[in-house]
Amino acid sequence: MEKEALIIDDLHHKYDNQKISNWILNAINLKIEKGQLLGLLGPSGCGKTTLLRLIAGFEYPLKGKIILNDQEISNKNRILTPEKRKIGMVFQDYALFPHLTVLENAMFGLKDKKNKSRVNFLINIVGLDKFINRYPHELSGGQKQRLAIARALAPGTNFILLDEPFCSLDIHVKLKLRSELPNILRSCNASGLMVTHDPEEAMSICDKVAVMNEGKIHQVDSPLKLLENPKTIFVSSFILGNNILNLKKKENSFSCCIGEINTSSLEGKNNIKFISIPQKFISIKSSVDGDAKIVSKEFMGEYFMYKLSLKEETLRVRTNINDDLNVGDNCFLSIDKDCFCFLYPGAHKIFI
Ligand SMILES: Nc1ncnc2c1ncn2[C@@H]1O[C@H](COP(=O)(O)OP(=O)(O)OP(=O)(O)O)[C@@H](O)[C@H]1O
Repeated sequence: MEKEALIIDDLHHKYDNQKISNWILNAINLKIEKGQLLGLLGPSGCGKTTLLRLIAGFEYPLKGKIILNDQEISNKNRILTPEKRKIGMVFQDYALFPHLTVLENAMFGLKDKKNKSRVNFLINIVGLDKFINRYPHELSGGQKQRLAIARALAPGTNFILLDEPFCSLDIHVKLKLRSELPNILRSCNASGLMVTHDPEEAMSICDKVAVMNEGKIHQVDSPLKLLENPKTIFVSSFILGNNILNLKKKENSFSCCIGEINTSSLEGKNNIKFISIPQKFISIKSSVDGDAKIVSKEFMGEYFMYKLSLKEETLRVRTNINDDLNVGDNCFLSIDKDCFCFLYPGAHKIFI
């Protein structure tokens, strides 16, 4: 028996009516270990929902295969229809049956309606045991989503797909429910794949995160490894919000718009083109002579986030709330000492 719940192998997809030659999904390879939650993270239109639809069986790949619990369920010859896949689905709009009670909704997918023990177990786990006779319109948003999760797992399913499950919830409910999700899955030995476009959401609860853009997977790693080694410029900017700046080689040193980059670890490397600097490692000093200009400013509660222009490049910098500058102000920027940056291509981590 494999340790993986789901294996996606060289998956390619294009919609039939698609005139452009580009693949919507291009050579996707993914593995989800049993008991793990994988976050599928990427911007709008990158192909997340399409991949979910292929796993669920609503679409079939033009090339490649999908294996669930050691059984090949999809390839270009189709194989299994959605209802035979034993995959639970959780959507952002809950998709509950309005005319059924909590208990009836949770029991919906059960073949043997007499075998209520797993349903009762799940209703307890998601905290709805006091509400079994209520109808969906009598539940809060968070309770509805808890019910949708219980219903997805009730028929003995040990793999669920979650499509932006916390999107419609207010921030407090969202934070509570998302911290509960890994425990709910663990308590029923289930694995899952959760689609999100929110890096914080994926990084905070998933065992691993797959970062996707334009139909391709850029990196699959634990949240910590993504932070420590973002392998592509896209991962560095989209996931971590780092500043990506042009890098020029001058004899034996490198420089970007902020100044010289002091590193000896890259001697002999000529192909490095970009530096990725975390927002928090750039300092701002207000000065009328400054070569950088503040373009916009956002108050983020614990810090200010500034967008700045400097020598035709745009940067994002966060400062503590005592450094209160205004849009239009000039300033100097510097890279903090003892910080780390990444150089691309190659994802070289350097300490400054
Ligand atoms: N039925 C379809 N026919 C043709 N093209 C489609 C179809 N569904 C999606 N697409 C296209 O496929 C690409 C990927 O769409 P998909 O819905 O998978 O993206 P997504 O990452 O889930 O985006 P979002 O986060 O906005 O939901 C998009 O360019 C979209 O326009």
